[in-house]
Amino acid sequence: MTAKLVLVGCGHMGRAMLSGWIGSGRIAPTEVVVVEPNEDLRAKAAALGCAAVAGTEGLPADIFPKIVVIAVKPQAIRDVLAGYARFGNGATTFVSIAAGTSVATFESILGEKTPVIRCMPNLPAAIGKGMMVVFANGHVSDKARDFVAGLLAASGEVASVDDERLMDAVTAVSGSGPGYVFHFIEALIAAARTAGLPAETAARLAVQTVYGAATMAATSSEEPGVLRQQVTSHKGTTAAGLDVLMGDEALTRLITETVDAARRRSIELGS
Ligand SMILES: NC(=O)C1=CN([C@@H]2O[C@H](COP(=O)(O)OP(=O)(O)OC[C@H]3O[C@@H](n4cnc5c(N)ncnc54)[C@H](OP(=O)(O)O)[C@@H]3O)[C@@H](O)[C@H]2O)C=CC1
Ligand SMILES: O=C(O)[C@@H]1CCC=N1
Repeated sequence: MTAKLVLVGCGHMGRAMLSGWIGSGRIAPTEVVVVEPNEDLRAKAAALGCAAVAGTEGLPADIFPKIVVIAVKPQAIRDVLAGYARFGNGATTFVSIAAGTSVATFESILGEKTPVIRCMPNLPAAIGKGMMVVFANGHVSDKARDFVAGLLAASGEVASVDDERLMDAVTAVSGSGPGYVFHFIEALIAAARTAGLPAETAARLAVQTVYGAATMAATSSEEPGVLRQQVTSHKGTTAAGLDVLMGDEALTRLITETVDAARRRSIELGS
């Protein structure tokens, strides 16, 4: 069978990436088979033009995929992987987006010569603005690495790390990061409401402010700290606000604790 890619799990992140791959034309939907127990999610995969089956028993007996992407929860990985062991130790490259789960776990279940790429994406991959960070084991061929890098580039920016242990920090920063930013937006909306703005205006101001500032930080040649200073008039309103956020390094300490908690959870999920 000619399927190039099997996507295992088509939930939030799996579907976000799948739509990017197909939308960019980097892979044809007819080259993808999705394995997903949830009927509604299978229907969404089918709407993209992919074959969708409920479990491994639905895969064609003669299928020999180039790539198997594992996009299930870390807690389910060990059980799920057993069903794909027949593709291990061979020409199929496994790509895992699961938090915490190490290459060694994949090798122990699929065979120690199995090509494995860990990738930590983030949710903005759904709109082509993701941050994907990869770590590959020594069995991944240059050809497979290039093919996967091309697929991932459809979802946003791609970076790599040489030390797998850094994937826990990556997960805590860019993998979980959109969650922190969404909460910051929620908090800014709540504060805007407290300051008297109507709900719709509060939401519009908060979202556009974060969007505009993030776009400026991404495109400006200036460091974020310099941009911050450009907003901050001497003895003005921003200075008054930043005294609260930056006093005693309040926000830096909170974000450092936040990232550390997520990093420690990533380590736990992998053990
Ligand atoms: N959400 C995010 O922003 C990010 C998530 N990740 C990683 O992506 C992975 C998936 O997370 P997320 O998409 O949020 O989770 P979801 O729960 O949304 O998606 C996982 C999907 O896998 C399905 N599934 C369960 N068992 C199997 C199986 N045996 N075969 C095929 N599919 C199965 C689940 O179905 P059911 O619900 O019926 O069990 C579910 O639809 C996780 O490992 C997470 O660490 C990484 C970066 C960011
Ligand atoms: O919350 C999680 O565990 C996953 C991994 C990174 C983002 N979501």
